[in-house]
Amino acid sequence: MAPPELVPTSVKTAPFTKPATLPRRAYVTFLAGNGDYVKGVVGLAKGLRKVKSAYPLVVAVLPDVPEDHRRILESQGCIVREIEPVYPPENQTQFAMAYYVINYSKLRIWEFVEYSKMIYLDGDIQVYDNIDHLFDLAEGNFYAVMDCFCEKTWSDTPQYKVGYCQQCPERVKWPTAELGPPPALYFNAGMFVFEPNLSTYHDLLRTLKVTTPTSFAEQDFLNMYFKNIYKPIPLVYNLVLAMLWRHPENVELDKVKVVHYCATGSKPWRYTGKEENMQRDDIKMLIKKWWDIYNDESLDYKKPIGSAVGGVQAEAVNMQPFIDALSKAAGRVKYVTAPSAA
Ligand SMILES: O=c1ccn([C@@H]2O[C@H](COP(=O)(O)OP(=O)(O)O)[C@@H](O)[C@H]2O)c(=O)[nH]1
Ligand SMILES: OC[C@H]1O[C@H](O[C@@H]2[C@@H](O)[C@H](O)[C@@H](O)[C@H](O)[C@@H]2O)[C@H](O)[C@@H](O)[C@H]1O
Ligand SMILES: [Mn+2]
Repeated sequence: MAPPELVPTSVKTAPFTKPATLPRRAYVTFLAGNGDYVKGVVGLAKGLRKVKSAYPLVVAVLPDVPEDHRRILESQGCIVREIEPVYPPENQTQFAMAYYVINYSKLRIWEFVEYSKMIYLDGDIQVYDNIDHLFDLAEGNFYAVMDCFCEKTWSDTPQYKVGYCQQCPERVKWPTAELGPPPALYFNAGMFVFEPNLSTYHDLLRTLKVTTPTSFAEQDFLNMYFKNIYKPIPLVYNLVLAMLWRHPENVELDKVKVVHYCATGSKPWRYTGKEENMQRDDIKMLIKKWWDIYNDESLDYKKPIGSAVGGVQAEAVNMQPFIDALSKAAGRVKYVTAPSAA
């Protein structure tokens, strides 16, 4: 659990009281390709509904997301917005994962200025407790949870080579004599609270053009760009699964609100249990927890009667009993039909 001084004072604990007209806020995620990440986004949409979030989920989709996947997301109450890809400058970088190159496209969400504040969530994240209160965090900052440097995916970095991790800075001290000051606090870019803003958006793209890509792609870039306004928030808002075996002393699993299925082999919709750490009881429990929501039909979106697009969900009245009664009486009732056009 992050030390109290890291918890922003403005994180309200009072129950969220819904104002008459909701301020322009939304959750946003990112979807690329025609593969199975769409399942992650459907799960996320249902999870946010289960915790009764007051705000919609916007899905920024790349052009390669097929129509049928977009329809599925709209049928789950998502607001689907197509974005153009963003590519890093020509480079010889070995990304930690080759597909990370498409993750720069996340930067497009700074253009969604119809919203005053947004919470970005990766498609491989699930929300198990309401986190709407994060929208009340003070303006002008960038909020996210600190990452961990201990997984093999970090093996090319100086932190990993000296065995340093910001999650336990006392275990192996940063060798300032040899390497200078320790790295700035570094966040995981699978979840963050931000304010869309056109000048920030254009500056992000301008800066990207002159920034050499590094192994964690847009995550490294966002950490560099927002370094001066980054404010860490507690780990309960983005449990990077590796924390369970790398820093169990920092994790109180029953208090975790948001789980990030980013460890190798932990994407629930692809889970086989074969990879390292995937046979742990806590991992199996979290995988089941994800599937319980994904398979729960009561969490499917029920389009409010008369509404055109996804929004705050109203329980649609179940018309079946009326239709059954009407069909029973059908024999005695002559339906009034509209006069034929002819
Ligand atoms: O083929 C892909 C790969 C990634 N993503 C999106 O990009 C995010 C970041 O990728 P990922 O979560 O796999 O990275 P990790 O957090 O595991 O490093 C995903 O959560 C998805 O929202 C996607 O839609 N399709
Ligand atoms: O494109 C870079 C990605 O970098 C991050 O994932 C990493 C990071 O969490 C490491 O710390 C873990 O070791 C690793 O497993 C995991 O994939 C973000 O979650 C993702 O949204 C995206 O920004
Ligand atoms: Mn992720």
